[in-house]
Amino acid sequence: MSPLLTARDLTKTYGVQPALRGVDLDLHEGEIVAVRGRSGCGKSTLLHCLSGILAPDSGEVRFRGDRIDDTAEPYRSELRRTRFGVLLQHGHLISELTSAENVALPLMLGGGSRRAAMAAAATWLARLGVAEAAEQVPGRLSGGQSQRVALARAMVTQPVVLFADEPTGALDSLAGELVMKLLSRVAREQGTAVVVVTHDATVAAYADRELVLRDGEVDPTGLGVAIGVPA
Ligand SMILES: Nc1ncnc2c1ncn2[C@@H]1O[C@H](COP(=O)(O)OP(=O)(O)OP(=O)(O)O)[C@@H](O)[C@H]1O
Repeated sequence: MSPLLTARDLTKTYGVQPALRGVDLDLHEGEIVAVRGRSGCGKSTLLHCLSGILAPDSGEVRFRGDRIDDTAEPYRSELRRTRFGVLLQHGHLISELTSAENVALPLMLGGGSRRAAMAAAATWLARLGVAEAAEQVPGRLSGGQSQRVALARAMVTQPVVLFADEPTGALDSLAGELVMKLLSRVAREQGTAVVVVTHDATVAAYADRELVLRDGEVDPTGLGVAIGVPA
């Protein structure tokens, strides 16, 4: 089976600071890949290049065989709205909207009716065990509830790829583990491929495999995450 998403020889430099140096990745349908490595090794930069948020300086990113890195931003935004889902460390829910409205929003932005979008939101909130949060605004939710609502919002469009950047980084270990458990369960049920950036070995344990970065390069030894190994 050909990969869903491929990256070839990606490089990205901020000013004089190289963040990615020749990174390759193949992501297959339904696969969960954890991107690990020490702080500053280029994990978020890779996620941003793969999801089309950022254009690499060189190399290419393909989705279902078609290049996306050299397409115009409106095309990449559309791709993120329809095919990709994004989950960040703090969820970034809209504070003025209820949880249900937050989850319904991507469907309404895609032209769906409010009624259908709110029904889908209710289903997803229940599926992630936060039905009771539906009418609450984000300020009234715990960190773990917020992340589950944010996960519902990322999954409501049934993305082909979910990009998650430290999705449990702001949570205690129990809440973090629950979010990861739910994320991997719903991704597997939907056949969604996941790229998850994490420092945390417990989070990485939910992945099928790890990609370890070290100073912007793929570390074939995987030692770039080991304690005591100089970066
Ligand atoms: N917008 C930017 N401008 C300048 N330098 C940047 C920018 N974003 C990232 N960098 C630098 O690029 C390198 C890689 O950053 P990146 O955020 O991708 O690493 P990371 O592995 O995700 O780090 P962390 O685990 O701390 O989030 C770092 O040296 C960082 O300081």
